[in-house]
Amino acid sequence: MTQYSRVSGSVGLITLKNPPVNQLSAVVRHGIVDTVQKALSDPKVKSVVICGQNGMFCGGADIKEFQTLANMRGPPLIPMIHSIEAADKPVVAAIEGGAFGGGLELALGCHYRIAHSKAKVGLPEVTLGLLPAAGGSQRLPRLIGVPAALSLITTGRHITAAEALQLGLVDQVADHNTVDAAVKFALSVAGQSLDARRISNFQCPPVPNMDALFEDVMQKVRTTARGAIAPIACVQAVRAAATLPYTQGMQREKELMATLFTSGQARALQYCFFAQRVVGRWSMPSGARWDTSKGRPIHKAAVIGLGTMGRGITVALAQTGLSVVAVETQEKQFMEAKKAVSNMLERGAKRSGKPLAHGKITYSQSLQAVADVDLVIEAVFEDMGLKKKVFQQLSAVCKPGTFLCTNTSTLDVDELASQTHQPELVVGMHFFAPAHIMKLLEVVYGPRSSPELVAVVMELGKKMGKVSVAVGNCRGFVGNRMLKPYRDQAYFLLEEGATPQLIDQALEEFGFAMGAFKVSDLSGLDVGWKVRKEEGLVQPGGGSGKSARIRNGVRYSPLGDLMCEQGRFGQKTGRGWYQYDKPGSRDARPDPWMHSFLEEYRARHGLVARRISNQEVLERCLYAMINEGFRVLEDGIAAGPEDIDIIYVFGYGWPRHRGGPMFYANMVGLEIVLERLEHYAQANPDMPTLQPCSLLRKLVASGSPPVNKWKEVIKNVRSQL
Ligand SMILES: CC(C)(COP(=O)(O)OP(=O)(O)OC[C@H]1O[C@@H](n2cnc3c(N)ncnc32)[C@H](O)[C@@H]1OP(=O)(O)O)[C@@H](O)C(=O)NCCC(=O)NCCSC(=O)/C=C/CCCCCCCCCCCCC(=O)O
Repeated sequence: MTQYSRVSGSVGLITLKNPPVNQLSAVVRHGIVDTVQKALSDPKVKSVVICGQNGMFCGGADIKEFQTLANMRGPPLIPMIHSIEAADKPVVAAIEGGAFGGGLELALGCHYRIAHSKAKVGLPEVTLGLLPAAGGSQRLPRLIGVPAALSLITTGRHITAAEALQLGLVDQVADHNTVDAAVKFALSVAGQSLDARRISNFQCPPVPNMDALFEDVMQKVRTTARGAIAPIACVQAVRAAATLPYTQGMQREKELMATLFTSGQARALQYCFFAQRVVGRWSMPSGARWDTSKGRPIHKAAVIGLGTMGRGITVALAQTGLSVVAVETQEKQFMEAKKAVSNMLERGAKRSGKPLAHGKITYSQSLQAVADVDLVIEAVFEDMGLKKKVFQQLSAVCKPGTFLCTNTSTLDVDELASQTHQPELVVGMHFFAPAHIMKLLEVVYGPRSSPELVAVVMELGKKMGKVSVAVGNCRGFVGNRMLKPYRDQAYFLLEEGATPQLIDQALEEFGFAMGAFKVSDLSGLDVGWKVRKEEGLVQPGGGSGKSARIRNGVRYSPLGDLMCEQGRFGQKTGRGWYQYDKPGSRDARPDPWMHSFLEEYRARHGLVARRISNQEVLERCLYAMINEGFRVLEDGIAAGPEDIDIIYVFGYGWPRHRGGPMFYANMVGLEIVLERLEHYAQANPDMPTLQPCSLLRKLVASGSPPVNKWKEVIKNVRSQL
């Protein structure tokens, strides 16, 4: 909807009204076309202001309309914006809240832009697998220059009004009522010539060494895009702006958009946009939900244990403005942590331009210091015995009603809850390292966890800038549980003839930030080794005979254990699945030692190496992971496929342009995933993780519905269990 009125005698005021973000749905575009026409034909109107209701200018095109071309009805954006630019009365955009994508393109078609000091602007189309194809890729470089436009368009980042003013993207910044300021401004420019205000008439400001600049940017974009096509199209579109007349540039923008618009990557990225919002609307198997469960305010929090994770969590909490009590009982670690936290806060303040959060932290070496806090996050070493002791102490020390959270990546949250007087006030908070940077937070509830606590922790996660996903309690929760079969398959493929670099290359070409073996070197092989030893899986020397590669009747690869026995713990020791210049170095190089190690291993176990294709790597690793994802859904550990996908995109380096593992399965075709799993399960009867999950079979039998319809099938499956 669009509302029109005449204000201050001669200003036509057009207000976009389309909650929640005044997105440019067909009805809004109709409204703009009609009201602009009305204002231009009214002789009493000398100038026009366009604004949005509820403190938001415009969130851009309606992304929901992009699902199919058939949805794209109503007046198209490009001619609508052209007619505004061509108007013979000045049109001023009054930007409150934000102007994004098509919203900013609309503002760029106006002759002047006035933004509120708290407003943000940006062209985030690239994050949706698109480019700013309503003239944005052609107008922005003409207005602010090629380098700045490339930076905004290829990253999609939102910038502040102050930065926009500095770039010349907006003409004025208002501290108070932006619409009033815009109306005043519109009155002042009424009747003035508009020749110099129509951006499409501008030449791009000249850039020295333009070819070199574009080559350089293209190179960088190709490296960071990890296979995403939209950033590359964005560079090509800006290049057209820099080298072609406007009309030809627009034609190029259109052609490039046509290649993106119906692509699988655009589908995947737009799915991620909505999935991220779906996971915020959490629910628990008990029926408790985000909209019916109320949290309570947290004023003071505590972190127990100031190792790597505890330090990051302390920083993340302090940056939200909370008072934090940071506790570490070991003297040496205590002193080191204080310094490290202070450095991290300083770096954070520099990065964000926000004030330092130092004063908000008090340090203590005694657990008694947490007696009056509202919420505790325990982050001691990943050891059940130790954590149990801490929880018993916390239960005795803390005031009644204190929320107790454990930062754990695999341990049983219910077992820890049972150590306390109020088990309903215990949840897991699975942070990812570095905890003050990584966006993902798994919030792990048990059958007794109170919805109030889940609401509190989900909200706290949001304040810390995390994407929080509520999940049930099981070994490894969602992320690490699904990672296990993926890693296992990578090990089995090594035994069968692959190399770490072959497997990693296939996964990186798929789009992962790092392959399975590089990740293992980064996080340290000794971490998993310790867990496997505790579980009684490790046999010194890898064991011998038939039992060496079987545990509890299931295929097991002792390769990781053998590596650890040789002191090859990964980056920290300078040797792992790869070799490094020195301990701590990150530059992974293939190690010829690995070749003889694997040959010897295969010979010892009577294995004959065969050629492994990239396709087999992807199918075995990814489908095993996806199959576990179906089990996670069947068990009710994740509320829906969106939760799994967001966990993988934000926590595990899954390429966003492939939408997450469950979305990817749907893109490949569930019947194909099922058929390939059946094939591999038949060839490897000792790998039960390859046996297709019954939910996958049910979905295929139900005609492979789209991801957003899976919940209905899942509900049926769960009710039959
Ligand atoms: C920053 C925000 C705007 C606000 O953030 P916040 O306050 O935190 O709120 P959210 O929770 O994010 O959102 C609130 C709800 O609003 C929904 N929402 C938000 N934005 C949109 C939107 N743009 N469309 C629809 N819905 C939107 C959101 O889902 C929430 O809903 P719910 O509560 O969960 O139900 C933040 O929301 C944000 O960042 N939004 C996205 C901004 C953005 O990315 N904008 C760009 C959109 S794309 C665009 O504008 C493109 C323009 C160019 C179009 C050119 C068209 C040409 C078509 C050519 C086709 C060629 C094909 C040829 C083929 C052939 O011919 O063969």
